[in-house]
Amino acid sequence: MGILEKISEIEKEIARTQKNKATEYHLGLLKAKLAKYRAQLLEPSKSASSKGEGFDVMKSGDARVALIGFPSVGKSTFLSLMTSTASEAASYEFTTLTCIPGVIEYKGANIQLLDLPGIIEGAAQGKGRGRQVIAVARTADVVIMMLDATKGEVQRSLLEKELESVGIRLNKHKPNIYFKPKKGGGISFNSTVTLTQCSEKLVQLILHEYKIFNAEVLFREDCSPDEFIDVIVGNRVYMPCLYVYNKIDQISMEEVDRLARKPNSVVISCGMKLNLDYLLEMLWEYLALTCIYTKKRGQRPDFTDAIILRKGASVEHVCHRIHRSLASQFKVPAPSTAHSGWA
Ligand SMILES: Nc1nc2c(ncn2[C@@H]2O[C@H](COP(=O)(O)OP(=O)(O)OP(=O)(O)O)[C@@H](O)[C@H]2O)c(=O)[nH]1
Ligand SMILES: [K+]
Ligand SMILES: [Mg+2]
Repeated sequence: MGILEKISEIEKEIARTQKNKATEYHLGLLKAKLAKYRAQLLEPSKSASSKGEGFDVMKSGDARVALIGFPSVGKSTFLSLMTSTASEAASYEFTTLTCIPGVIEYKGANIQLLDLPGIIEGAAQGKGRGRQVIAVARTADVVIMMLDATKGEVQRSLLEKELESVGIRLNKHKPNIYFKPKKGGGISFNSTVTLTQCSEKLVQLILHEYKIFNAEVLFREDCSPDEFIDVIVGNRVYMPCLYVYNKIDQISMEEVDRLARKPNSVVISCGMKLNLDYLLEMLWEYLALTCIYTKKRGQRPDFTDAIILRKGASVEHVCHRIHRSLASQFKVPAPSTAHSGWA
């Protein structure tokens, strides 16, 4: 039996045990056991069996959004509000121990929303269930970083650091640098713009550090050394992130106003259901999904049934979604990029 199963067994037993003088000892023992298993699950090392347990959620729908945040900021409360899935919420930390998926239906799209355990400083090194949480975050199309509006900004920078350290880049685009390792010929360096942060010399030094002695490098953008390193190392993920400050019912209007003005930020209260519509609008924008409505000749389009596409999708993608063989029946090949109005 896995740890999660053991936990759920004990929780069930506690629930069905009547609370009275006679069961006091038994309940106490169950609670102690429960605490022990929970601690084991949140412990990094030994319990190898709990490695990915509870995190293997299938991707489904048109896009995936992961809820990342410290414990007890309101992630589960949010999931239960926005989807038909109920995720347990409580005032103690690490209420949520696994990945819990729900679906937001918006503009005809199904957006998979993932509730996750809280993460804490050191998550990337495996503290709490940090590693598993971060692994799920990597698979998302957008991260919602949920923050407690009553706590300081430090939580935001700590979380950013955790995600940074495992190669997740938030609200940044992939550096526009062409980089191709070669078999020989040394390092050829070029740039199409004036560089203020990197030079040919620095690029060479960095490449040597990575034991690369033959490569073609072309900067098409004034990138920093860190950005160049990201390109060499590869496997970085560039992801939009929406900072969501929850529990604004607990702070002053001035404070709400200050937080709301921060870039990429939305203020909400799950408790009082404040500003949730606006958050959905923002989320939609960050997901950059497009609805395409099909219509029959001479008829009005059916606005209840959209084809949902990602930014940059081509006409061929649309055809494929209607029928697999449609694109090949075109007299002229379908244009490879979509009409500019789509993307
Ligand atoms: N005042 C206030 N409390 C809230 C709000 N949203 C959630 N809470 C409370 O915050 C506590 C934690 O909520 P959860 O949803 O369990 O938080 P979580 O982020 O899922 O926590 P973990 O699963 O432990 O990481 C609960 O007691 C909620 O009732 C809000 O908008 N305002
Ligand atoms: K909690
Ligand atoms: Mg939770």
